[in-house]
Amino acid sequence: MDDKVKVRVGVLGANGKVGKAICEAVDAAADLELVASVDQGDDIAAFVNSGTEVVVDFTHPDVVMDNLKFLVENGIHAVVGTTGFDDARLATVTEWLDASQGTGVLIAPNFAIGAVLLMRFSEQAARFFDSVEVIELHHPNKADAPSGTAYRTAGLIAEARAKAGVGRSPDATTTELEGSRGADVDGVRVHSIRLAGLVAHQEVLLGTQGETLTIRHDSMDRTSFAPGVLLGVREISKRPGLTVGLDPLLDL
Ligand SMILES: NC(=O)C1=CN([C@@H]2O[C@H](COP(=O)(O)OP(=O)(O)OC[C@H]3O[C@@H](n4cnc5c(N)ncnc54)[C@H](OP(=O)(O)O)[C@@H]3O)[C@@H](O)[C@H]2O)C=CC1
Ligand SMILES: O=C(O)C1=N[C@H](C(=O)O)C[C@H](O)C1
Repeated sequence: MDDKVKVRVGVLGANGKVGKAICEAVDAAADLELVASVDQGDDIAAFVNSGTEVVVDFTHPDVVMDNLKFLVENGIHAVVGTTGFDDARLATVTEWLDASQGTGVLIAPNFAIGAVLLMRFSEQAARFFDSVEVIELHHPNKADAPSGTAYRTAGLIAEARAKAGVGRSPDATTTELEGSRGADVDGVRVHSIRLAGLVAHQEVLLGTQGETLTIRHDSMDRTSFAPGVLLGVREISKRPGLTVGLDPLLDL
């Protein structure tokens, strides 16, 4: 393929666990060119100097907003896997994008196709069951709890149940050791496991009279995030403004 038509891609967090997998995937893609890799201590201006068109960010919730501000101000599209986005952060990013000239930002809590489908299936199932709880299981080096995926899943479940007029899951607990019932995310209980040997896993447990349904997804390694990220890289320039989640890019 002619070099001129390759999308010029940069990676932020390039030495990290996911960043490394993304650099390899970009290198292996005939239509993409890795033109800048930035990690802790490097100068983010490298993206401007190298003419980067799209930056992929897998860094840390504490730094991702500064990164995004810089990218939007410089008209560079962004595909963001870093977690930590609540409604307030998303609103801030939208404000920045409103003032930009057609820059696109995709923020997705999980780029693995199976995890995207898990979120969709959970949303669809949520109104049919009295009870629903989420368990997310990750490697012990993860900084945030609950995971971005669990946070988003619980939000989607809560929204679907509210729309259908389904109340909170029944729970007679009156005495508890703090934390034993997990975190309350929009009225949905979310439990976080951190265990050596794991990568990224999630279960959504639903129950009603005489039956339960368990929906589970497992990322066995970090290459699972690459196809979704590359899809975002190829599509984001056609989607000015903020896109949340991979769903619209998959026609879901
Ligand atoms: N959406 C998705 O599909 C997925 C999202 N994630 C999320 O992505 C993020 C990263 O995960 P992971 O790769 O496991 O984490 P790692 O800690 O392995 O990698 C993060 C990398 O970013 C670097 N870094 C930190 N601050 C900066 C900065 N200001 N500029 C440039 N680089 C920086 C870190 O350097 P140092 O170590 O020196 O601080 C590190 O090399 C997390 O929020 C995680 O939850 C993870 C998997 C999938
Ligand atoms: O930190 C991780 O590893 C992951 N983070 C994302 C999250 O918080 O949901 C996505 C995936 O679960 C892996």
